[in-house]
Amino acid sequence: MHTQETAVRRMAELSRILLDAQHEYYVLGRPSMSDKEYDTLMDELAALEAAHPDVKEADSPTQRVGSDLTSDFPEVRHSIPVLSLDKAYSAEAIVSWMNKAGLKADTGLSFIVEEKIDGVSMVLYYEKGILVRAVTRGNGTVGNDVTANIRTIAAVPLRLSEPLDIAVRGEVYLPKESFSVLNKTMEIPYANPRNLAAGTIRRIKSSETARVPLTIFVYEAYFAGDATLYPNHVELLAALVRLGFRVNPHLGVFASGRQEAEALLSASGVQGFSGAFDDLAGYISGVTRERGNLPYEIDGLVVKVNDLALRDVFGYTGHHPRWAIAYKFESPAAQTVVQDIDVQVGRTGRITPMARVRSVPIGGSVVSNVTLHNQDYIDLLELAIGDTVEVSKRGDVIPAVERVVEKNEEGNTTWRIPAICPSCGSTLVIRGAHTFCPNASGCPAQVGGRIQFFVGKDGMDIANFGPETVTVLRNINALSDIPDIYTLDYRRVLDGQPGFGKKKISLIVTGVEDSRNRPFRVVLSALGLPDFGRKAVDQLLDAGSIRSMEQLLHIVDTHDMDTLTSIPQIGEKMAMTLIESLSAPEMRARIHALGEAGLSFEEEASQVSDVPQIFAGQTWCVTGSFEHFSPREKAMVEVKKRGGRVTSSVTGKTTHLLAGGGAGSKLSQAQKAGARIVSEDEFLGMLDADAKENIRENAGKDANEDSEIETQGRLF
Ligand SMILES: NC(=O)c1ccc[n+]([C@@H]2O[C@H](COP(=O)([O-])OP(=O)(O)OC[C@H]3O[C@@H](n4cnc5c(N)ncnc54)[C@H](O)[C@@H]3O)[C@@H](O)[C@H]2O)c1
Ligand SMILES: [Zn+2]
Repeated sequence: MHTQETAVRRMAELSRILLDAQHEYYVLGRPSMSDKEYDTLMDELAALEAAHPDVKEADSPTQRVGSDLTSDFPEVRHSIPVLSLDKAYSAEAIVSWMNKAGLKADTGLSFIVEEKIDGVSMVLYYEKGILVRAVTRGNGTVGNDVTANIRTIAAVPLRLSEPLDIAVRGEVYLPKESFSVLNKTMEIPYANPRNLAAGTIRRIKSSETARVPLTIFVYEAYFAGDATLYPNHVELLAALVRLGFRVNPHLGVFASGRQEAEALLSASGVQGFSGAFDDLAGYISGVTRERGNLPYEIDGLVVKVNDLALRDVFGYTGHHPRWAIAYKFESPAAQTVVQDIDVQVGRTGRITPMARVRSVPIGGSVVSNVTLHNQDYIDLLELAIGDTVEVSKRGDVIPAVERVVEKNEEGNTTWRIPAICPSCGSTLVIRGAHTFCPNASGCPAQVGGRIQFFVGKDGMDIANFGPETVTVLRNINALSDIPDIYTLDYRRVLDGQPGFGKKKISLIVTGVEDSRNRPFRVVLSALGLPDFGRKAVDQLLDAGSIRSMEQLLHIVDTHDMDTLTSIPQIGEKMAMTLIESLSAPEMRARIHALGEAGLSFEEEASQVSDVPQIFAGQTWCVTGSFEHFSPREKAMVEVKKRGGRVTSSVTGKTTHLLAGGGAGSKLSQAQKAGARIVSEDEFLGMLDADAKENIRENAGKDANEDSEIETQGRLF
């Protein structure tokens, strides 16, 4: 038992630790303790406060939602309290909460079950239908104004379909796939998508936020003046969809009978699962089981009273509404010991430090290797061999070392990447945040990795040419680079190799022969160019301005950044990486040899669009705002589909300027450059009749949105 004095001291200490932890978790996205530890300390504080109610501070962390406030952004008062959620850790606890809630309400009650998106809480304020402010949860009363950053999120409507005054709550998150891709490029990678999203929202430069493909699901709204506009949550969600918001379609509605629940759903027009109360436990276990397959992370489910008028009857605490409860999944994390750290040499020469940990089951699989990304990440963790660490694996995201729990006792200091390549002995070099082996052509690990990638599933997918075949061929010095695959006499070199019978060898030969017919885009992605995996190669070729290896290499040799960056999704950095990697002499030699081997270096006709190429040879620039093309990228797509090039600025090469409302300096530049100025109506006339119909139909509600945005400084 604590004396009053030690209790007061401990309570003050706990408050300070918890407030620091909140800053690290909510603001920096780099937690210093696990959620479990945080919750344990919070429970300890709550217990002390219960035992010493007279010294309990009114502003104790137990009484408020965790603060995400930072001095980097202005503070704004919320017009509604922005709270956290009460928590339960089992389906039984949820059912018993529902039963208790049922007692408080005598009418036929219904409940909503939503996914609890593991992202960053955000409130969007609209005035007369225009987004005026995006504010973090803050301490529930006051939040940080992060409007400029939130505006960069495509899924956040800047103007609603109706001129309403409304506050909308949602969760900003980063899809798992985007996280995996993006985190590789981070100077200091983050342990999970939530942390990366939290860090991104608080970037000082919005242009940096814009580079992260954040998105949002909204789930609550408060209409100024009229709180009884909608009878229940499903109707409210339906209204949010109509207004232009992104609402999570994974929704469950539960009522005393299944028909009743179904009726609620169908009246609203919202999609979802409907069930009787008895179906709830099954629903919860189903979602829990399947959550790894979702494209985003959820850390639980939220059960809410459906009837909006009833919510006021239930009321609120300073921390959470009494009409909702979160079912929190157990977070898939475990502690283990780092037994060793070594490095992998990738096919691009990039060095990735790997922690070899004592095998431990986490989230349904056994983890024994964990990536440590780069030296900065290791430095941030201050990680040494022998340390006890917490490893997490949320969703199907790769396992991550979250932090060091206990330092080793052997006196090992923070681990450092070695100075030389373990595969070839070259002195390693540092480029940006990563370390590389510079010996691209001679490093066995790089050559082997490149060949493995080329023949593998993400490359040419050559049947019967697995990693062992590559290893054997490398060991007998038969395979020194990719093109050898197409010149080798397999029957001769593999003859007598253990495990390679006549049948197997002839299957390899057939596999190699078949692969000669792979489409150009497969060949290009099999080369393993940095940043250009299958998806990026598709984007590169789908734009239509590049149809062959010859065209691509010409662009590379002339450093034609304009053509590359005018392709949607391809930014300056990617364009530069592409030019650099395709300029390397050994890459060129490889490409040349593959051409000699007869691989396909041209897009097939069937992959080229059948839209008449009426803009072929022309260079367009698009400026201003449009009635039928909003955002104006839609107009750019139409130009490209028809063979035209699109550039972001007017140059001597510009042949056409598509000028919409509010066109500025580009207009006079284009006139000077002698480019033809095309109005929106003229442009529509140029597009063929079918396409025009489509565009007119789809223009829909966001038609006039851009004029507003343009005047707010989004001109080029
Ligand atoms: N490790 C640390 O240092 C540290 C620090 C602070 C907080 N935490 C963790 O965070 C927890 C408390 O955090 P919290 O209050 O931000 O979040 P919470 O996990 O208690 O959940 C409440 C939040 O869920 C979100 N949410 C997602 N989908 C929703 C939906 N459909 N409907 C309603 N809300 C939805 C909302 O933003 C809401 O504010 C702690 O228990 C702890 O696990 C950890
Ligand atoms: Zn090397």
